[in-house]
Amino acid sequence: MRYGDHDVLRGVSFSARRGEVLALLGPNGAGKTTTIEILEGFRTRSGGRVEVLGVDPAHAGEGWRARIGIVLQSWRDHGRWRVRELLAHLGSYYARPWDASELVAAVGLADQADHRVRTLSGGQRRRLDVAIGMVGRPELLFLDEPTTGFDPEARREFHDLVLGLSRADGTTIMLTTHDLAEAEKLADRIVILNDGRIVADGTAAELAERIAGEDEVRWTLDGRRHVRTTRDSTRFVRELFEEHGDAVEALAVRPSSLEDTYLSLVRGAEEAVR
Ligand SMILES: Nc1ncnc2c1ncn2[C@@H]1O[C@H](COP(=O)(O)OP(=O)(O)OP(=O)(O)O)[C@@H](O)[C@H]1O
Repeated sequence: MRYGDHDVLRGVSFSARRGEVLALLGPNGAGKTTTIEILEGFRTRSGGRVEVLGVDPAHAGEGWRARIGIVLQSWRDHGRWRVRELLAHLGSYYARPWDASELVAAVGLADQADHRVRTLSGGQRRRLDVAIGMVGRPELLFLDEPTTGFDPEARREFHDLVLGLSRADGTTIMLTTHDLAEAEKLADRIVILNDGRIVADGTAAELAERIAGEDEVRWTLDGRRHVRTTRDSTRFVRELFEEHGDAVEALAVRPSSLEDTYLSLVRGAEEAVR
C-alpha cells in the first residue's frame, strides 16, 4: 500500500486458516487498519495479491460480502433505533441471521434490548457494533480494536464470545488490538506489524520462544529487596537457596510475558532500520 510516494505496507504476506483467530498487533500507525481495510475491500491496494474466502476483495460482489462481518474502529449511528429492533432489521438482510434476542444476550446487552441506541454508553455501543458485525453469522469476522472502551467484565464476556464463535461455530476471526493480554488469550496466531512490515508471525508461545525471554526474580534478604533478570530462573533460584537458605524471603518469579516479547521485537525492528 502506497500513499503518494510513501509506502505504508511493504511485503506484508500472511494467511489465516479457516476457524482460526488471528490477531494483528503493532504500534500506532503500523498499518493494522490499512491491512484489515484492504482485506475487507474498503481500500484498494496499490499492489500485491489478496484473497479472502477465495475472492479478491477489490472485485468481490454481494455474495462475498454476505459471508463477511465487519466491525469498524468508529461506529455508525442509528440513534433512534432500539437495540433489538435494529439487530432484527439488519439480520433480515441475511440468509441465516442470529436471533436478535439471542444476539443481544450474547453481547451482554439484554438489559438494554429495548433502549434506544442513542442512550447507550460508549462501551455498550461498542458491544452493539460487535453484534452488528456478527448478525449475519459471517464465516469471517473482522474486528478492528473491538474492546476499546470495554470495562473489565465486558472485556471478559467479549473474549468468551469470540472464543465461542471460533470454537463452536468455526468462524474465522481477524482482529486488531493494542491489548497484548487479549491477543495472547484469544489468538491462535499473532502477526506483529511495525512500520508497515511484519516483524513476527506465530503463536504466542512461538513468539515468546523466538525471543528467549528473561524471567524476573524478586526476593528479600535481610530486609533488603532484590531484583534480577535471568534466562534460567530455576537454576538461579536453586543457587540463591544454596547460598542463603531460609534467609531468602518473599520470593517471586515472573516469566517473560508476551509484552516483553512484543516490545523487544518492535524495538529490535526500529534499531535495525536506524
Ligand atoms: N488515506 C491515507 N493517506 C495517507 N496516509 C495514510 C492514509 N491512511 C493511513 N495512512 C498512513 O498509513 C500508516 C498506517 O496507518 P494505519 O491506520 O493502518 O495504522 P494502525 O496500525 O491501524 O494504527 P492505530 O493503531 O493508530 O490505529 C500511517 O502512517 C498513516 O498515517
